[in-house]
Amino acid sequence: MFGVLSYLKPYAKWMILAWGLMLVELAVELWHPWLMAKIIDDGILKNDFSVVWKWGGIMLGTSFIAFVAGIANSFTAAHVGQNFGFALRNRLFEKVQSFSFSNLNQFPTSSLITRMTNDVTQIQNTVFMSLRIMLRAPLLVLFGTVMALFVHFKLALILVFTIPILLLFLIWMMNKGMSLFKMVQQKLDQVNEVMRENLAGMKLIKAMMRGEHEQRRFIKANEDLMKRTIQSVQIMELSMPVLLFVMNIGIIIILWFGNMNIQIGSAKAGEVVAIVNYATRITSALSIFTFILIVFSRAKASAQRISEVLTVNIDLSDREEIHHETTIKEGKVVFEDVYFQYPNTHAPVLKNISFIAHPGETIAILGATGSGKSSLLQLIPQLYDVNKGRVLIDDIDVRDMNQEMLRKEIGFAPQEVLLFSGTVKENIAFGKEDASMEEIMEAAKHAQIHETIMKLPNAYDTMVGQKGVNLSGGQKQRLSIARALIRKPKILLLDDSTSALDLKTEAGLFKALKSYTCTTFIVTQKVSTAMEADTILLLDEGTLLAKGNHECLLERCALYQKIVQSQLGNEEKYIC
Ligand SMILES: Nc1ncnc2c1ncn2[C@@H]1O[C@H](COP(=O)(O)OP(=O)(O)OP(=O)(O)O)[C@@H](O)[C@H]1O
Repeated sequence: MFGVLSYLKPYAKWMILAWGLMLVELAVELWHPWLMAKIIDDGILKNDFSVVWKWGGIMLGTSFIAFVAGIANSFTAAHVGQNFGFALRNRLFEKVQSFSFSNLNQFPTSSLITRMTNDVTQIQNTVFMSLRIMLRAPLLVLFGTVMALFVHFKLALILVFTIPILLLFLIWMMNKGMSLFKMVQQKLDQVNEVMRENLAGMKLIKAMMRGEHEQRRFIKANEDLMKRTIQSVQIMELSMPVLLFVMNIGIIIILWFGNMNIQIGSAKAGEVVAIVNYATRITSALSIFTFILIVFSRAKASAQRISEVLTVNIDLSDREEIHHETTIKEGKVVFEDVYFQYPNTHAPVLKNISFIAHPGETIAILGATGSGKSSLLQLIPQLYDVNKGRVLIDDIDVRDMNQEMLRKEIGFAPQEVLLFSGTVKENIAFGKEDASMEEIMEAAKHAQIHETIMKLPNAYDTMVGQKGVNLSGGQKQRLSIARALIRKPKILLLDDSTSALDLKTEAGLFKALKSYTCTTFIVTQKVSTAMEADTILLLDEGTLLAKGNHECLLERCALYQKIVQSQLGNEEKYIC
């Protein structure tokens, strides 16, 4: 909780101002019952209206001061709360941006979204309340009791014995509430997760008629959330009746003893009224305190969840001691005896992989599904670290390179194409922020998508994504390739990016790629694609079964022969 609250430091002056204003309000509130006693005992009971006017006027004046201080306090608290939330959300987003893939695996996407939105809002509200009422309530309980003791010591002792009983009850409730609210946030994560999966997979769900199943899944998650929320709210709601019951008994005792003391002349009517007034104010402060505890319990659970994200160890950050500021010059890629295993898994998905890709060469990575093709590709931009061996670019270990420098020179078209909401132009320019229109069009032409774009309603200014046109799988793939090409990379990584392209388009793409002086890695399951490459890496269950060009593998590798035969038949032209 305190780690998260350190983001309040820049607003320390505002917070002090807010608390100062709150203290003005509190002082007035504590003074009023005492004034009331004076008006009753020295004014009303003695028929001295000048006393009533004097102290009544002071009460009115101080009420106005408290009113102004209250408004100023609200504005200041809102300023601090909103700015704190803004800073915390930004910091969380920045941290998530620096996450490695294994870091991302630790948190479900929906949970990260809940933490960045709902959890931050919970803490933001708590900050607002802490400046507005959180400190005020306990201070009112404390100083209200002290003032009551000053007014009439013996009668106020009843309050002194009642309040600790209530406080113990409230602390018990807070402990109980904490664990329940943590569970509520987890259930909220689950509802978000089901919702996210449902929206992302809507086409599949409709095509496979799984709507009812999804509905049931959502109802279940939603029901869990409702049950936990009811449980947590119920325990907190219990506080109010208990509080009022105990305090009302206390007030009755005060009135009873007060009456006895008035009869024997050891108390005045005004003093009894003042003590009852303090008791009522303390009860209302305690009830606010209960509400604060509810908010605080939720905020504490939220702060823990946010801290988990903020304190996570980024396992792929640049090494501090070595920083080669050099950029990739040639694009030579070497794998030296590489072993790689995903975090939290038990077996390596890549074993003993060694090869050299010379600058400008095209390397095809071929293999059955799950053989480790994408995993191999992801090691080049150091999206993951190897467990054993080395990945070298221009003879430098990627772990010794500045990640930004490394990735700046790599064009990557991932297997799952992601288009951002925006225009076609913006989506291509995502690969190079300051790209000119000529560069965008050139990349699109080379990626064989220019003509398709020109047929769209607003050509390059057509919106894509939810609010724009929907592109076909192949068109999306080509946009993604254009995005990778626009930065004229030294190393180009195409992860199954040509799977939806027809042979003619693919041939056009490969021809265009020849004008780029980059080392190109193409992950594919198609022999027709692989055979165009200078070198084919044939993967089988994470091991490099064979490497060489098409002719070489055809001659030496039985598995490759089988794949060729199954995909292309016995056509003479493929066999040397
Ligand atoms: N993030 C991950 N965490 C744990 N295991 C993973 C992860 N991604 C992939 N794997 C596992 O690693 C193995 C290799 O996966 P990879 O995606 O590299 O294969 P692939 O050859 O590219 O498959 P495909 O052709 O189907 O895309 C698979 O067994 C897969 O289950």
